[in-house]
Order: sequence, then C-alpha cells, then structure tokens
Amino acid sequence: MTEHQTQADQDRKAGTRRGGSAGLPDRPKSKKLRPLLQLWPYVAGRGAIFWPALLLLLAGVGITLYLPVVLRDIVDNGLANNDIPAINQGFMTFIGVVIVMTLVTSARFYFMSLLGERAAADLRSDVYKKLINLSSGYYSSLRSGEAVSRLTADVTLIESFLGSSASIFLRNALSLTGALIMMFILNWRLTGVMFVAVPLVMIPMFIIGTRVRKLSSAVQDRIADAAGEASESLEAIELVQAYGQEATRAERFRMACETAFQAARRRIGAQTLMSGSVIFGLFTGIAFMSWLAIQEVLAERMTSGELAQFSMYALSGVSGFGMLADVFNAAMRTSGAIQRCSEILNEEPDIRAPENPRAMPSPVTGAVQFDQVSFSYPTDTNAAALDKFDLKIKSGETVALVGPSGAGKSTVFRMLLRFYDPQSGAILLDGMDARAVTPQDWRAQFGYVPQEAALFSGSAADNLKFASPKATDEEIINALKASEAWRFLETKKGLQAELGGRGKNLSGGERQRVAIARALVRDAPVMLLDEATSALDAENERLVQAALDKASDGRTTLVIAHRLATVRRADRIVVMDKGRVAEEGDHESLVSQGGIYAHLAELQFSGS
Ligand SMILES: Nc1ncnc2c1ncn2[C@@H]1O[C@H](COP(=O)(O)OP(=O)(O)OP(=O)(O)O)[C@@H](O)[C@H]1O
Repeated sequence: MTEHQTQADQDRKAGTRRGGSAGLPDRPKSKKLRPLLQLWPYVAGRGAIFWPALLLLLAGVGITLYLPVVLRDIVDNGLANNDIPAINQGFMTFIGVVIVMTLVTSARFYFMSLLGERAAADLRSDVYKKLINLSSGYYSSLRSGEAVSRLTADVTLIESFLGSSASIFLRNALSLTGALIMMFILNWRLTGVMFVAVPLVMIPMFIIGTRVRKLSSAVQDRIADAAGEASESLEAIELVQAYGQEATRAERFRMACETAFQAARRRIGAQTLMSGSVIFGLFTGIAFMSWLAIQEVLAERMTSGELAQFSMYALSGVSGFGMLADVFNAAMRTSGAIQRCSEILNEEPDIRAPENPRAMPSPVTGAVQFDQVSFSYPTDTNAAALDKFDLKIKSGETVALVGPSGAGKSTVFRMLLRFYDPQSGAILLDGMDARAVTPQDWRAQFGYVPQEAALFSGSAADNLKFASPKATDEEIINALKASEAWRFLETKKGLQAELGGRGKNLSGGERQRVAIARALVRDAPVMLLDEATSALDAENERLVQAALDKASDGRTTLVIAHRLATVRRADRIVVMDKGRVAEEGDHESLVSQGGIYAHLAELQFSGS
C-alpha cells in the first residue's frame, strides 16, 4: 500500500515534470485523427448546447464573409461616384453587421465553451465509473498514476479541444473555404496565382514553426527538470544540510538552469528566424499580390470595390490557414487523449457476474474452503503466489495466517475478496463457488480490515456507512463501542467527528479501531483482518487487541498475524510458505516442532 502510494507520488511528480508550465498537460499524441469521432456521442447527446453552438458558428462564418461585400459596395457605389450619402449609408450597414457579428460571436463562444465543459464532465464521470469497477488485474498492468492521468490530464485536453480548438478549426476551415470560393468568383486568375504563392511563403514558415514548437517544449522540459531538482532538495532540506550537500545541490540546480538557458537560446534563434521570414514573406507576398491586383483593376477586369473585397478575403484566408496548422497539433494530442480514455471505457472487468448468478445461501454460516487453489499474478505469470493451496476453516473458527514475507498471506485475502480468480482450484463459502455468484453478493459476506487502515475524508458516521449504507446511528455507535473507538470519538464530535483526508485527524491506533468498527458494522459472516505491523504503544495495542477480539466474536475470522497476542488467541495457526500450507497447529506445538514457525516466532514475537 505504502509502496503503491510512493510510486503514485513519483509518477505524479514525473507527470508534472513532463507537463511543465505550458498550461495544458503534455501527453502523447496520436498519429490518427479518427479517434476524434468517438467524441460524437458526448457532443450530439447534448443537443440543447450543440445545435445552437453549430448554428451560431455557421452564422458567424456567413457574417464574416458578408463584411467584405459591404466594403465593396462602399467603394464601388460611394467612393467611385463621390456619393457621400451612399458612403455614410454603407458605413452604417458595416457597423450594423459588426454589431450582429459581435453578438453572434459572443453567443458562439458561450455555447462552444459550455459544450466543451459539458462533454468533459460527462466523459470524466463515465471514465471514473468504469475505473472504479475495473478489477485489480487491470490496475496491476497499468503504470500507477496512469489511471488518474487519464481522468485528469487527458480529459483536460479533450475539454480544451472541444471548448476552443474544435471551434477554431471549424470556423477557420469554413471561412477559408468560403473565402476561397468568393475569391474564385471575384477573380479566378488572381486566386490561381495565390494558390501558387501562398504555399511558397507558408512552407518555410511551417517548417521553422515546427522547430520552434519542438524547441519550446524542450525548454519547458528543462525548466521542469530544474524545478523538480529544486523541490526534491527543498523537501529534504534537513537531509541535504545534515550531509553538507548544499553546495553540490546548488551547483546541480545551476547546471539544470544553464541547460534550460541553452535550450531557450536555441528557441530564441529559431523564433528570430521565424519572425524575420514571416515579415518578409507576408509583405513581399502582399506587395506582389497588390501589384497583380492593380493590373487587374487597370485592365478593367475588376472594380476597385472588388479589389477591396478580394483583399479582405485574402487576409482572413491566410490567417485562417495559419491557425489551422496550430489546431491540427491540438487535434493530434486530443486524439491521443481520446484513445486512452476509450481504452478505459471499452475495458470489461475480468471479475464479473456469471450469466446466471446463483443466490448465496441464507444465512451464510461462514465455512471457508480453498480447494487446490493455484494462482499467479497477471504481471508475474512464472511465479505462483498460491500453489495448490488447501485450507478449510470451520464456521466461527479463528485462524491466524503467519509466514515469511511473500509467502502468499495477502494473496489469500485478495482471492477471498475475489479481486482475482484462481487459475485452477476453487474458493468456496458454505459450499458455494465464488464464481457462481455476483462479485457484490460474494463480497457482502466479508468484513475487511486492511493493514493500512485507509479511511476517507468525512465524518466517522460517513466512514462506517461506507461499509453498510443502511446502518442506523445506534448500530454505528455499537460498532464503534465494540472496537474501542467510541471513547475517543465521544470526546470529539461523536458520529459527526471529521476524520480528515485518509483519516489524518486520528492517531494510527485510532484509525485502526475505526477501521475495525467499519468492518463490524457490516455484520458479515467472515472477518478478514490484516494486522498492522507498525508498532503501537502499550495502551493502543491493548485497545486494538480488544477490538480485534470483538471483531472475531461469533464469526469465522482469518487474521494475518504479526503479534504473539493475536496468534495465541487464534483457534489454529496456519503457517504459509511459498504459496502453500507449510505447518499447522497451535503456538506451543508449532514452537516445539522447531520449523518455520519456531524460527519466525523467535524473530517476530520476541519483543511482544
Ligand atoms: N500485485 C502483484 N503483482 C504481482 N505479484 C505480486 C503482487 N502482489 C504480490 N505479488 C507476489 O505474490 C507473492 C505473494 O505475495 P503476498 O503479498 O501474498 O505475500 P505476503 O505473505 O502477504 O507478504 P507480506 O507479509 O510481505 O505482506 C510474492 O511473491 C509477491 O511478490
């Protein structure tokens, strides 16, 4: 558990490092744009936002294409004839169109952004709903932290794409197409020349632009490296000073900053080249096109108004083209994000109900049996975690599982809670095979106290209702009393006492007692207790032991035991080694056998 958290923390840090300070997270791109289509249900399913957004987008494009027509009329009808009233009238129309355009654009912005947020919220909930139902096998094959990255970073990319890039893309693609058609109608010769001239100017800019983008992300990576370096040292400042590493660490940070500076210098060089070539390309292009256009006007193949109209389309077309290139990049990244999210959405949990699930016997007495169970973890198929494991526990019996680290004790619990299914053999409860019932029905028969007493933020009552949502206040208080947790909660706010995130408002021993109460309130026939290894003071130890006693009262109990007091209370001790039962008996008989248990007891329980 702790190992997992540490790994997750590291991954989170690595994620932040990779993400840098660019605002949007930096996640792998896809090579295909096709996955974008998978967003369709999320967009179309919200018709009340989607259709207004699309109509407003089309209206906006139409208005942008109409503005140059108004300008042409001003020039041709007003300016060419020196007709002042026509000029004034023309500009009034122009302003009118601008007002409509402003309203339409603002409304479009509102609906498009809303659409992005709406779809992201829906997608996020769907991905989470799937994640929370997937089985342990899935998580063990996923890099830890990756699931959360998909839920947050990937969905953020999608959100930003739908809310802004997709709208920019559609708007510019439509404006560009519209502008080209209008230009072609106005003067096909000029348009033809532009078709040749524009790529000549754009291609070098595009190449340099790609280089600038690459260098910019390299700079961000280097800055993030430096920041990572700094935070690592500052988080462990006492260690750094205790070992006299201040100068070395400062020098390492300086080197990281220097590398970032060198990367920035390369980026600035490319940017300088880029802006130079943009200015040169753009203005020589404009000069050349203007010269050609004036030739057309002089040859009376075009009016002055049409020239003005043409120029407006050309300018908007060129800028639209530039934006498309940027948006393309965003689309590739979003496509990658969608692929990763849909991978989760398409995943089927490998632990699921059979086609015709049977009902658990009523009542369940709690007779547990492992029948020749062999199992190896999906990520480690060579080594068997359980090897033809046989164990029969009578209803109401308390069995202590002991054994060296890696013997398979926790695996026994994981199999009992059906986080995994065995590769061969069967796990039975009152004779019922775990695979014959729904996982929910099966798990409802177990109370589980993990080694790290993971609690959730919320009140004590919330934390107990987690195990039994219908429990009454009285039942909750009884469970808390039985687990010796009520005494300290009473001095706080009783059931309403806030436990803090992961129960951080409580001490280690108190957390364990609340976790035991949580298992008790479930009132299940089988209790699984994974005893904490961390040392407790004598008083807490006594209280936890008393709580454990109550927890096993009248129920079948399996306890992974680390304390002498616990093994002594058990009806039977089962010693595991290499996924098998190695020895069995009570404390005295096992010690006298002088085997694994005797050795373990000497090491482990000598201080108890
Ligand atoms: N998620 C996992 N993926 C792959 N292998 C695992 C996984 N969890 C445990 N194992 C392996 O399975 C074997 C049994 O592990 P298990 O956690 O059941 O041991 P344990 O007896 O509970 O040990 P400990 O007392 O140290 O907790 C070990 O070899 C371990 O490396």
